[in-house]
Amino acid sequence: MTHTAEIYREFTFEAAHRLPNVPEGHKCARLHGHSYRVEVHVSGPVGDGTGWVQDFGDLKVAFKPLEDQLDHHFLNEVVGLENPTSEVLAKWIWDRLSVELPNLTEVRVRETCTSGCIYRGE
Ligand SMILES: Nc1nc2c(c(=O)[nH]1)N=C([C@H](O)[C@H](O)COP(=O)(O)OP(=O)(O)OP(=O)(O)O)CN2
Ligand SMILES: [Zn+2]
Repeated sequence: MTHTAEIYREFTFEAAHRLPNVPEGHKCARLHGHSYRVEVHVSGPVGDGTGWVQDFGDLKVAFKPLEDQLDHHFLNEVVGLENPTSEVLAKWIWDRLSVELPNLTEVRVRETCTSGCIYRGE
């Protein structure tokens, strides 16, 4: 009997940003950078023949144009990321990936080892 599963792939990129709307004196108003980690999750039925939901390689192909726009860039200069919080970035990624990955269920953005955001398209 067919079962469903959720697969994911992790991507990393380095980028600089500053947060323009934080209160005066907030450290994140200053230019700084992160080693971002992004998880892309896709759910669906596990194919009888393939034994997979979708090729992990499809996720890599879908993310590549986004990585090209983000990696080693100043995020504030990217259209749509003028206020590049984790929350804004997660939705920015979702909006672009969901076109290529219709079964996208979750985008996780980790800004530091301890802080990040999960966006599920709502
Ligand atoms: N809800 C959000 N809060 C903050 C965001 C964000 O995107 N969404 N971003 C930042 C900054 O970008 C900051 O660089 C990361 O925050 P923080 O976890 O405070 O970083 P630190 O590693 O410096 O944490 P410390 O524990 O203070 O060392 C801020 N907030
Ligand atoms: Zn930051």
